[in-house]
Amino acid sequence: MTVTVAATLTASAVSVDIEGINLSYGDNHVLKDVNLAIRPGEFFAFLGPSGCGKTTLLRLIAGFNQADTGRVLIGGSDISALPPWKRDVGMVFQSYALWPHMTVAANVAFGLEERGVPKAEIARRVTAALNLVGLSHLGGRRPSQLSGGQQQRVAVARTVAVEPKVLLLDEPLSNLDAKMRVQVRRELRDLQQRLGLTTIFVTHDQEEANTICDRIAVMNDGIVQQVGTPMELYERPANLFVANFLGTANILDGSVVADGDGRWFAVEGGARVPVPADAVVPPGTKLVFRPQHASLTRAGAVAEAGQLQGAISHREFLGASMRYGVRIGGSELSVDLPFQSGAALFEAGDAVTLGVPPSALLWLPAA
Ligand SMILES: Nc1ncnc2c1ncn2[C@@H]1O[C@H](COP(=O)(O)OP(=O)(O)OP(=O)(O)O)[C@@H](O)[C@H]1O
Repeated sequence: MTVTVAATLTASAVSVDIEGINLSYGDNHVLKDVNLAIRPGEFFAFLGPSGCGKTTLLRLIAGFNQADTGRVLIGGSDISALPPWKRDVGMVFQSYALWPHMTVAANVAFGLEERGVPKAEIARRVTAALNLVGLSHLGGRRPSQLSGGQQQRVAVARTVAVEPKVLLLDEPLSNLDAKMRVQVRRELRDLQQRLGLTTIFVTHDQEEANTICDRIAVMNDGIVQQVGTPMELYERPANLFVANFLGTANILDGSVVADGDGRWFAVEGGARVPVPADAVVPPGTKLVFRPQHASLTRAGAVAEAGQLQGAISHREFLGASMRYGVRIGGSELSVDLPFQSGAALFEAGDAVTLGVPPSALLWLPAA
C-alpha cells in the first residue's frame, strides 16, 4: 500500500553539482571555492559547526542566495540563473513555516494551488503526501493541535507534494526533543528511500549525519574539508578538523627525529613512536588515534617502541565500554576498553603502558 502511494509522488532521481562556488557577504568570504558532486538518489549531508556556511550553501541551491562565482547544476542543467520557483527543489525550513490558521491538508495544498495545479490533482497529491508521512487521519487539524514531530512531518509532506526533484532539509530535527529526533530521523530516511529523492540535509550534529546520510561533506569556515561516507570520514579523516568533528580523537604533538634505526615521532615525555616508511610527516603533523584502538597494560614491563607510559587520571562507565583518561606527559588521552562484568579495572593513579597498533595510527595535518 505504502509503495503504491509513494510511487505516485516519485520523480526520477537527479544529480546535483556544485562547481567553483564563492560567496561573500560584504567582507565576509562565506563560501570558498566549493565543489561537490551529489549523486542521483543520494541522502547527502552538509555537516559543520555553526557559521561554517551550510545554510548559505543550501539556500544557494534553492535559489535564495546568489554566488559571486560558480554554478549549480541539477540533473546536468545549469540552474544558476533560475528563480527559486523554477528550480524543482523543495526546502523544509528549521522553523517548518506552517500557516497557523490553515488545516494540515490546506497547508499541504497551498503550494499546489499557488502553482495552479488542477483541483482533482491537488486532492490526489495531498492524500498521497499525508499518507506518505502517516498523517492522513489528521488532515483536518490545525498545526497548533499537533506535536512537534507531527508538524515536522506536515512540513515534509507539503514539500514533497509539489514533487520536487531535490529535497533540501535545513536542520529539520532541531526543534524536536532527543527521543523524537531519533524517531523522525528514521522516518525521514525511510521516506527518502521510498521516494528515491536526491536529498541534502544540513546539520551540525555528527550523529544525525552519520545515522541517516549516505555521504557527508564536512565543512569548516566555508571550506569543504572532506567528502565521504560516515565510515570513511571516521576511519580515514583527511585532517585534524575532520578527526575531531567525527568522534573522539586522541591527538599527540611531536616532531620527527631520524637516527640509524629510522624515523621516529618524539612526543612530549620522551616516548618515541616509529614513523612508517610510507608516511608523509611534514612539520605540524599530529599523531592521532581513536580511543578504542588503544590498549592498556600495567606498567612495569619495559616499554617497547610505539608504547607510551602514563597514569590513569579517571574513568567513565559508558555501558558497553569503560573510558579511561590517561595522562601522558602533558596530554590527557582517552582509551575505551570493552567492559566485562567482574573483570579487574584500572584505578586512578595506576601506572600504565598505552599501546596502539601502527595500523590504527593516523598522521594528520591540521587542515
Ligand atoms: N544574510 C546574511 N547577511 C550577512 N551575513 C550572513 C547572512 N547569512 C549568513 N551570514 C553569515 O555567513 C556565515 C555563514 O552562515 P550560515 O548561516 O550559512 O552558517 P551555518 O553553517 O548554516 O550556521 P548555523 O548552523 O548556525 O545555521 C556566518 O558568518 C553568518 O553570520
